[in-house]
Amino acid sequence: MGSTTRPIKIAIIGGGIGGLSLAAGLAKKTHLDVHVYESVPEHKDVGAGLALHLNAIKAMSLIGPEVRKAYFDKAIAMAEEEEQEMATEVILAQGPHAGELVAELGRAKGRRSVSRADFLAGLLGLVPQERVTFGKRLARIWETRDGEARVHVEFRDGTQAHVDCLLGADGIHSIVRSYLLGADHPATAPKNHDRWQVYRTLVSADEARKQVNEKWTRTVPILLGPRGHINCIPLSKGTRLSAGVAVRGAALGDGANAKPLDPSLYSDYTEDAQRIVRMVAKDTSASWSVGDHDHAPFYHSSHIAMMGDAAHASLPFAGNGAAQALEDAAVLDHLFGRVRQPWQIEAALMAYDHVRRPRSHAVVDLARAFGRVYAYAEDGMHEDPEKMKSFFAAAAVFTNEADLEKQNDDAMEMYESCVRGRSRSWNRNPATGRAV
Ligand SMILES: Cc1cc2nc3c(=O)[nH]c(=O)nc-3n(C[C@H](O)[C@H](O)[C@H](O)COP(=O)(O)OP(=O)(O)OC[C@H]3O[C@@H](n4cnc5c(N)ncnc54)[C@H](O)[C@@H]3O)c2cc1C
Repeated sequence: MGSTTRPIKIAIIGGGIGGLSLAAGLAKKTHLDVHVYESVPEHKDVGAGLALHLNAIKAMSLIGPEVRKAYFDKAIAMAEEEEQEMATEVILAQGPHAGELVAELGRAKGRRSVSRADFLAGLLGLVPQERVTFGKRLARIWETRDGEARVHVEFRDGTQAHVDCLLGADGIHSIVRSYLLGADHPATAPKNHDRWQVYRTLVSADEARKQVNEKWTRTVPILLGPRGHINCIPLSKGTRLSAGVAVRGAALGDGANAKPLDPSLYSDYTEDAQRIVRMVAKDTSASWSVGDHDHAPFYHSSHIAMMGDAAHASLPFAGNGAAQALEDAAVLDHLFGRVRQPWQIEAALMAYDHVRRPRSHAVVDLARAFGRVYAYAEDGMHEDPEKMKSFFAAAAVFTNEADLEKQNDDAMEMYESCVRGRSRSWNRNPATGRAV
């Protein structure tokens, strides 16, 4: 438990939304020496978009106003009119209640979406250039107890880094997760329990208006039914439309290996929904299967932790995966503001695990439940739209309206209590993942 005045060395593996937002916060703290290692040579624009909910915005504000600004500088109003009020409208598209609106999620004035590539560029601009290295793919991790650095990493190019703390923000196929849980642990690899296959197309709004009811090019509908739910997101001030169909229980495949979307299976859906399906089915270029993580029994061990999709990848249906990565970053940023000595790292990671694991696991479960509800697979719910309305209302309160200041405070309280009891053993019970 020696003392030191040198900066604490932290390596973040992965420069996605989680890794870069955390680095933006940690790089401001002069008692820390943080470096991000990202595997790709550069982030490419693949046309992917994100719509962040209120909890994501709150988490960014907690890390710093400049992080929130990076988002708002890059995010573009979904609608043609900047201040138009908009919500994600969840509507039944099949069955006796077809056409009924069951939820309006995230209603807000001037609702925005952001190109993932633009948002990453904004976050990157907040991290000093010399603290990020692209083209570094983590290949190996090991730990030692003697000497200054405790955690060692080797990249695929053979170079190494030696640090006090390793934070894995390396996405759904995380090497850090595999190291922490073990490659053979049942929760290590992502799974697609419900066999979800997603089909998507990106078209100009002018083209979309020729093919589908033009009202769906101005709103954010999710049209539900048992053989897939359909959604549309206007992008870039209403000039482009992203439309997709997600099918549960599908034959799985990616890209050219995917089974084509068959519009004839949707003949009992509303006419509007069928027209969107036909438009999506024309584009055979973008289809993939999606998965999530079974719950990890712990997010940290000693001086290593995982965050974001590496820790709790979820199905995309609750629209909260990036938000959860940002919540992780907000808590870690808050805790590392206090860490002055290497021996305090474990207390910080334990406190992070303690507050973030239950909530992020609940979001993974919720995203699965969204999928079942969207597919009419949740017992009797589609027959009772009132039950559906209550489900969505409760989910929105849980995800979007969470008290994130309290989450940070709870983590800090646990950290302080661990540090005060510095003589206690910080071993973890391997069965429960909890500190003992
Ligand atoms: C179709 C779809 C739509 C979505 N829509 C939304 C939405 O609207 N709102 C929302 O909140 N969330 C949404 N999500 C979820 C969101 O995209 C993710 O939860 C979020 O990107 C997770 O961020 P991350 O930084 O943890 O991981 P990632 O974004 O996956 O970043 C991980 C980074 O690590 C790098 N990396 C991987 N392996 C290594 C290695 N070995 N060495 C070094 N670097 C490595 C990768 O190149 C990558 O840059 C959506 C997801 C999908 C699939």
